[in-house]
Parts: sequence; C-alpha cells; structure tokens
Amino acid sequence: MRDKLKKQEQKRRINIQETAVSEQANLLPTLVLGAGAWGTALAMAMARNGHETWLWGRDKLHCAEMQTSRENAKYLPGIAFPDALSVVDDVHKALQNCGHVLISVPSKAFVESLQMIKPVLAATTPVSWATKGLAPDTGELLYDVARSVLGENHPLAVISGPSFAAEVAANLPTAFTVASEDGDFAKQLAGLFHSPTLRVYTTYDVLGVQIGGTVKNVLAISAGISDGLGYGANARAALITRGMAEIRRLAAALGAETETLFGLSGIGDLILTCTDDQSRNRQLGLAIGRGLSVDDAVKFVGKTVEGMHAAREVMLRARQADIEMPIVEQVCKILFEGYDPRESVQALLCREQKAELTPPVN
Ligand SMILES: NC(=O)C1=CN([C@@H]2O[C@H](COP(=O)(O)OP(=O)(O)OC[C@H]3O[C@@H](n4cnc5c(N)ncnc54)[C@H](O)[C@@H]3O)[C@@H](O)[C@H]2O)C=CC1
Ligand SMILES: O=C(CO)COP(=O)(O)O
Repeated sequence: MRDKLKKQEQKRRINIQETAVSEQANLLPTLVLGAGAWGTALAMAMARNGHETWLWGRDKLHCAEMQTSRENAKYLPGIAFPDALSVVDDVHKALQNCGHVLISVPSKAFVESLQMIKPVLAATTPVSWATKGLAPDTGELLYDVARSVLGENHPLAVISGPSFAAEVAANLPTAFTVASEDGDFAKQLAGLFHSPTLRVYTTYDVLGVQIGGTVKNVLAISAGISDGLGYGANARAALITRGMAEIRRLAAALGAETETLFGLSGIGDLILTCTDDQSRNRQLGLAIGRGLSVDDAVKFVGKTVEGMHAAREVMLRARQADIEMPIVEQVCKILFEGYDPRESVQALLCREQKAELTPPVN
C-alpha cells in the first residue's frame, strides 16, 4: 500500500515537472544581466526548470572563466551550471533575441543597465529586476526609474524576498515574491522559477515589496552593529520589531499595502538578513560593532552592501513623508557622520517613552 502511494506521488511529481518544463519551453530565453551571486543563482534556478537562460556579466574575463568551467567560481564556487544556462558575450544580440530581461546588478548600476538595454530591446519585451535599493541621491523607487527610462510599453516586475544566493544555487528550499502591476507577467515570471524547492508567490503591490526589500538592508546593518557590540538577543529582537514599525510607517506613508510587509518581502527578508551571518549588510554592522571604522568595515566585507547605499535615501524619503525612522537615522549617523555606535544605541534608548498601541478613539 505504502509503495503504491509512493509510486503515485512520484508520478504526480514527474507530471508536475513535465508540465512546468513544457509550458516554459514555449517561452523565449531569459537574459540575466549581472553575473554576481544573485544573478547567477536566479539564472541557475530558471535553467534547472528547463528554461533557456542566458547570463551576461560586464567582466569579460570572468565570463570566459564561467564558459570554460561551467560554474561561477568567483561567487558560487562548486555548483555546476545546468545545461540550459549559457554565458553570453554579445549582449546586444542577446537583447534582440531574448523574451525577457532580468536585471541583477547593484542599485548604483541600475539606471546604467536600463540605459544600456533601452535602445536595443524590442518595444514590449518584459523587464524584471532582483536589485534591492533606491536610486542614488533622489531615493526614487526602482520601479519609477524603470518606467521613466523604458516608457510605458514594457511589462515590469520586481523579485524580492528572503533568499540568499548561495542557498538558492545549492537548491535549498526557498520562497520569494514576484511583484508586478501586470498580473499575467507576474504569473509567467513566477512560473519560470517555481519548482519543488523554490516557491514563488505573486503580488501586485510593487511599492510594498520594494520598500521592504530596501529598508531591511539598513536595519540588518543596525542588528549587526548591536550584535557586534555584544548587546544580546533581546536587543536584536527589539531592533527587528521596532525596525518593522519603521518599515510599516514609511510604506503606509508612500501608499503600500500593510499586508505586504508581513509577507516574504517584508518581515521574511527582515528576519533573514538581521539574524543570519550570510547577510553582507549584517556582516558590515558586525564589523563596525566590533570596533572597525566604517571604511575598514567596508573593506573587510568587500562585497555589495546595499544598506550602505540606501540608508541616506531612505532617510530622505522619511523626511519628505514627515515620518520618524529613528533606527535608520542612527545608522546614517554611524555610517556618514562618524557617530560612535554606543552613542547611537544610547540615543535610541533615551528617546521619550512611547506607547506601542493606544486604545481606539470612539
Ligand atoms: N546575493 C544575494 O543573496 C542577494 C542579492 N540581492 C540583490 O541583488 C543585487 C545584486 O547583488 P549580488 O548579485 O549579490 O551582488 P554581487 O556583488 O555578487 O555582484 C554584483 C555584480 O554586478 C556586476 N555589476 C556591477 N556594476 C555593473 C554594471 N554597471 N553593469 C553590469 N554589471 C555590473 C558586478 O560586476 C558583479 O558581477 C543587489 O541589489 C542585492 O541586494 C537580492 C537578493 C539576494
Ligand atoms: O537580500 C538578501 C537576501 O534576501 C541578501 O542580503 P545581503 O545583501 O545582506 O547579503
């Protein structure tokens, strides 16, 4: 009886996989721009589903190495590329022939990537990105930046959620969210990734997903600082919870759905990055808390730390919206004004007494 059930389950799984692969096979290839950790892991996830995926990186030598070794030894060593993944040299040709572009570069290179694809891309090719952050200086949401550079005709989507590249590449169970105002595109994009190890949810709330994914990086720096100072588990939990209140205030002020912030791209990613040492934002905070100067901590981590880039812009958006974000404010003071992390924690503790919840007014 047990064997029969096992066989039925195996058959069901094979059927699901075959359906997914045959549906995806009808789609034109996806071009992933950015051969760092995340771009590569996402490309591998699609290719494992049988979807033809092209990976492009700006570093020609790195790309040549990947073509020969069939792995990204620089960012994800020891994990072989699936057959459906190819590393491409000619980005213009790939842009002209792909069915979808996924941008996975750091936020500081996002506009540059859009400007590169704009003149070459067919008029209605969908564009998605996995970049987390805001436009440098202006603090604009990347969705707005993409609309303004690409115009109205390209369906757009954001990929976000609690997902370390190394774990996705290693095929460990993961869930994340795809957000788009175009429901069909959201479903199609989610389908490219969805597999027995990768659950992909869809939403229309592009605003909430972007805010959660951006602010959690700044908060992960604060959690790292607190842990680096040795302040303990209570302090970390307080920072995560009060940090969540800051995300919620900013999101509400900008018009996002509160529910999104309690989903994968909000609390999910906040917990992940504030608590696990794989997070580069947390690593930066830990190094600062343990006594390194900000410059030395940046060198020590030596990788993309989006919270460092987003902190000022998040604060700018908070001031424009006239809301308080005291943890983000203290992170900015430590990162850019030379504040001692201990003074900053004191400043947070010495804030006036507040109610967590007040009774509703009749
Ligand atoms: N690594 C992770 O686990 C995750 C990363 N992300 C986000 O994905 C984005 C990319 O991060 P990672 O891949 O981790 O960074 P990374 O540091 O591993 O790689 C970034 C890549 O972008 C390339 N790059 C930089 N400027 C470029 C440009 N102008 N044009 C083309 N390529 C350029 C670099 O050469 C490098 O290969 C970030 O916004 C990050 O927050 C999101 C979720 C998970
Ligand atoms: O966004 C991430 C996981 O969801 C990666 O976090 P870090 O950029 O802090 O490593």
